[in-house]
Amino acid sequence: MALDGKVAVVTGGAQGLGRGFAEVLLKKGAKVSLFDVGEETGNATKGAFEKEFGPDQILFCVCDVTSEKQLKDAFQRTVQKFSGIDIVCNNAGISNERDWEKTVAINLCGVIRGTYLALDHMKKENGGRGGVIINISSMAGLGPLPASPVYTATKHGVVGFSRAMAMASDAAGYGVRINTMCPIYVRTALLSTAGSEECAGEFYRIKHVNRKLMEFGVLEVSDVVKAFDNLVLDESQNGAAVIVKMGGFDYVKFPTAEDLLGSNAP
Ligand SMILES: NC(=O)c1ccc[n+]([C@@H]2O[C@H](COP(=O)([O-])OP(=O)(O)OC[C@H]3O[C@@H](n4cnc5c(N)ncnc54)[C@H](O)[C@@H]3O)[C@@H](O)[C@H]2O)c1
Ligand SMILES: CCCCC[C@H](O)/C=C/C=C\C/C=C\C/C=C\CCCC(=O)O
Repeated sequence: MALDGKVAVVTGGAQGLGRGFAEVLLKKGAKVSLFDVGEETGNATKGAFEKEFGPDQILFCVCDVTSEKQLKDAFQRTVQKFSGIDIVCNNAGISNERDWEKTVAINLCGVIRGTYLALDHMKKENGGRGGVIINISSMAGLGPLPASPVYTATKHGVVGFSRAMAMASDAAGYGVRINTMCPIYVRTALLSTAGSEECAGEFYRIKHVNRKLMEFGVLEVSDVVKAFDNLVLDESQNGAAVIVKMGGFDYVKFPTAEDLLGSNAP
């Protein structure tokens, strides 16, 4: 997929990974709509991007992905400004075990809602152009992060939902690929606050377990952006989960029905 002239949405695009994804899309000629609850950071990012890429390439919508209305309105504003949508990255996420329902609402419900609304605009049966949706999970979507059980659940949920929706999209002929990214730790604001008592709640006391897992290494945003760019462009991938780790990225191999059911597999 060539990116020049394409229209992209990035949730949680004001900072961190989302900002990095938006920047690479803009560099390659796409128009980008940032959805973020952080008004000040979002406006600052929009201003910086306007300086570099010009005023017509970027839109910022103040939007909380837990609100159906705000998310619907933000998609509508994007379509009105740019005409259609080709790429959606559901990236907004938090790590808060104390307010675990908020973590579920943003990390899982926000991704589900963002995927359904994206499909409304992108699927061919509605007159859309097709395209690609990339949902941001984590390595905690593939294995357990003991001090963050609800975060782990939401990220496993993102992988399962995206894989099922990818098959549904293919079967229904939507023309939309749906893939997931699962990075190890990345140096962003989320990582620096996640282990705090405020966020980890009662699991604060066992945060040393997360520290141990940090021996996997800590990526820079640019490492994850490279894998994102590859996944957006690779039209052969649908239902894939990409693990991003020190030294590069790989496609995750999931067990087949035969692996799971043995001789009972159909
Ligand atoms: N940093 C890591 O180690 C790491 C590793 C793997 C996956 N991830 C995932 O990557 C994604 C981005 O995380 P990050 O590290 O860049 O974090 P970050 O905190 O730097 O950025 C997250 C952005 O999401 C926005 N946001 C939060 N709640 C929102 C809401 N309700 N509606 C809209 N926007 C909202 C924030 O305002 C912020 O701009 C998350 O889904 C996170 O779980 C992060
Ligand atoms: C909540 C902390 C901040 C965000 C974390 C983030 O999304 C990244 C996590 C990266 C790696 C750790 C995640 C899961 C561990 C997976 C497998 C561990 C297997 C343990 C073992 O059996 O050895």
